[in-house]
Amino acid sequence: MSWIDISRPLASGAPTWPGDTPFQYEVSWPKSDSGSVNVGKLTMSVHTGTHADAPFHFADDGRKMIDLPIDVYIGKAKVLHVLGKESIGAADLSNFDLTDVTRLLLCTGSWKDPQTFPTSICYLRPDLGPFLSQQGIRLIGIDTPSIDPLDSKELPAHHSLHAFDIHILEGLLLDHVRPGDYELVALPLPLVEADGSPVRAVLRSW
Ligand SMILES: N[C@@H](CC(=O)c1ccccc1NC=O)C(=O)O
Ligand SMILES: [Zn+2]
Ligand SMILES: [Zn+2]
Repeated sequence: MSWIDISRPLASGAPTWPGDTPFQYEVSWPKSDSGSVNVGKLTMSVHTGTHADAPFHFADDGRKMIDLPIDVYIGKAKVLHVLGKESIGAADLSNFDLTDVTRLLLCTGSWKDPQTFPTSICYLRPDLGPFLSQQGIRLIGIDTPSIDPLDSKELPAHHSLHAFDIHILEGLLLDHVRPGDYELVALPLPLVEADGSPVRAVLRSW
């Protein structure tokens, strides 16, 4: 199989933002009761695991998940490894050739233990909005639960990218992916009211 899964598994105990809704799947209507089928029920935060943010997450008048274009989440993407940094800004990416890159996935390696929510992560600096937009980038993906510091209330990176209409994927798994060019598929669900959505994110060599 040529597709590489870069999605975090969703199961009981999946790491969530402190205080946020725990992930739960249950068979709410078992075959023994319905007579024909098991029927499951999901309870989760849309910011658990590998997910897309909608602007409504950080702006009350922002677009919801269903309002976002789907073409952004499918197509050629470049994976970069930018390891060992406290944060990543324009200066950290200036040595990479981003010609013709519209989707950029950053492996920071800073979410060390996939079983637990991290206490500190590599975050993005807000000068990336104008810089990435200048390069023609429409989607940024990262292997951490947020592109901003975990204790940030202002969410400067979210707002900066949003100002340049750059879409956000978070919680990717990229440790097992070599840097290079890939085809990405990471479609959000058509959630009409939601501020985000889980995605199944996969890559194959370009
Ligand atoms: N900005 C993060 C999520 C986030 O900040 C968050 C998610 C769930 C519950 C609380 C959150 N932030 C609290 O300050 C994200 O984009 O996924
Ligand atoms: Zn999110
Ligand atoms: Zn986010």
